[in-house]
Amino acid sequence: MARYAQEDVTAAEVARQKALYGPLTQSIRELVDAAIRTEVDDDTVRAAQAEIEAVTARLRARQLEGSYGVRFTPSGGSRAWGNAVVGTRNAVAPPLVIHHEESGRAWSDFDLGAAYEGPPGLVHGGVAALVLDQMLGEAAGAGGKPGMTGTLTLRYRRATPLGPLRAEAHIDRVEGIKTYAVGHLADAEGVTVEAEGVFILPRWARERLEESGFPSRFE
Ligand SMILES: CCCCCCCC/C=C\CCCCCCCC(=O)SCCNC(=O)CCNC(=O)[C@H](O)C(C)(C)COP(=O)(O)OP(=O)(O)OC[C@H]1O[C@@H](n2cnc3c(N)ncnc32)[C@H](O)[C@@H]1OP(=O)(O)O
Repeated sequence: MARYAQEDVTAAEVARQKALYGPLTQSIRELVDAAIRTEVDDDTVRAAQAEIEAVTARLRARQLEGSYGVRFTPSGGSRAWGNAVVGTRNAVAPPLVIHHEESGRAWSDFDLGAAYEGPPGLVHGGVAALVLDQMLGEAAGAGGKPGMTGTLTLRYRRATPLGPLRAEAHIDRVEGIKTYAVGHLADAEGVTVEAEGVFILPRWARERLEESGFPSRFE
């Protein structure tokens, strides 16, 4: 089963893989968008399907047994390349490039296209929750106290349009193993969704991190 794993990999190898898989993932994102919006004729759709299935079979020739997991590198970074929000190798992820400050502030500028639609032309409420869960979680982690989402509360103040968006989060307060974070999603006109959440370092992680220290840098 995929887990948190320590991986013996050089920074150059991480960079090589990022240069290889990043563009592959971006091509798949474009495929998803093209499939939603294409208006070509039926035969072209069927031919495209056959080509896509052939490509999928090629990639499946050698696979991981489960999901990607989170891999820590010797330099103290971590790779969450399968992550649904930030994963370098996950075409479902928009992806968000999240910037962190040690104070526990995190922010990201990103673009959500047709694949993230809920109401017409608007971001799906669950996608807004997905993004804000990650943002608040990363703010908690950047402040040195990572955790699993215990409770996440959202207030959808007004509809979020598809297109360029910004998400921000920061730590509100820390109470022992619980970090309370707040944040929002915004378009050019201002805040659309507000969020607050509590992130709790699970018991198993408390024991493990006490021994090894926690890597907060992402590669
Ligand atoms: C995490 C490991 C760190 C490794 C490194 C990470 C690298 C990346 C770093 C950074 C980026 C992170 C980005 C992530 C963003 C996305 C996050 C997600 O989507 S997470 C998936 C969705 N969430 C779940 O699936 C949780 C499922 N629930 C649980 O696992 C447990 O219930 C959990 C962890 C919440 C608590 O587990 P317990 O084993 O520690 O439980 P007990 O000891 O009973 O509780 C501890 C304290 O927490 C309180 N507590 C528990 N749940 C609470 C809640 N919902 N609200 C408030 N307090 C709660 C309890 O009352 C207790 O408090 P008292 O010590 O008595 O004061």
